[in-house]
Amino acid sequence: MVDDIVMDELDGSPVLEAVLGDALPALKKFHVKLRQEGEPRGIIGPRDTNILWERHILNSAAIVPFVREATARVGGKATVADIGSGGGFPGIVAAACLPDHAFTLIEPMERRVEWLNECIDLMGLGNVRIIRARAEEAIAAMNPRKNSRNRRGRDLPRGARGSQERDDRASDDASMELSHVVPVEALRHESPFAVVTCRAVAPMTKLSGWTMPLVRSRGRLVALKGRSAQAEIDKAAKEIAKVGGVNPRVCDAAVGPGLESTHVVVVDKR
Ligand SMILES: C[S@@+](CC[C@H](N)C(=O)[O-])C[C@H]1O[C@@H](n2cnc3c(N)ncnc32)[C@H](O)[C@@H]1O
Repeated sequence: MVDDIVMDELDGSPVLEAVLGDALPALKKFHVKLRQEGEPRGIIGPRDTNILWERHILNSAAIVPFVREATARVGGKATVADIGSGGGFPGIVAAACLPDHAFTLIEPMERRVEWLNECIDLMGLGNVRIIRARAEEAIAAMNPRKNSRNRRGRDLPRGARGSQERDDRASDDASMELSHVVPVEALRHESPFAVVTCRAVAPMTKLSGWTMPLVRSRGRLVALKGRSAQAEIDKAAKEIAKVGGVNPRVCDAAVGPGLESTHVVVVDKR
């Protein structure tokens, strides 16, 4: 437990209301939980406790205008998949800010899935579900025909073989009784997402293959990235094109008045 005296630099700041608006009450609950349980549960680092608003919550919220623009452009159902959500960044934060969007958090680690499930309950989010899987498994589930060789169990990531391992995971989830978790197989009957988001999951060379196959035609990848963003997309040009990505670009993303902006990599799907 973190001592109650530890404050966050932005506690009580008008910046929070200005950026987060109606999502602020739910995100205050999330902030308290992060402050009290985040470090002992391995969700945040020890030096993050008093800068949670800026480093994690406002930083995640910086993707919101990009997601809104992308779903408006593509039309239809505003569906968003957040890959490697970890403690809920950016997925939980963006879902609180965009209650009219349907979020799917794709995260393989059991203890992080438990955390995410608790956060959804605590914050009263009605627009979020969790799939405990790696991105490669989600892709295989969503494109069963493209992965027809999978039937023989070849070329699939470990854990995506419809084998005993899958059954074990399903029963793990059942025993955890996590009410917001759905099996990865649910994706078999669904269309790709309008938008895929992520932060701090992998370099673009790898990330393009883990995300773009989950994006529908004319949809977008919106990835929070550090200073290396441009170098990453330059290096990954071939990989991005191979999975139907076009016009990869780095955009400056405002975090809040008076705060340093961040970078977002945006890639359109052909
Ligand atoms: C460094 S953490 C970042 C977590 C969170 N996005 C954040 O910014 O705080 C990377 C996360 O990606 C998840 N991850 C790793 N490989 C993955 C994969 N192949 N598919 C989906 N998630 C993955 C890990 O379990 C972990 O939660």
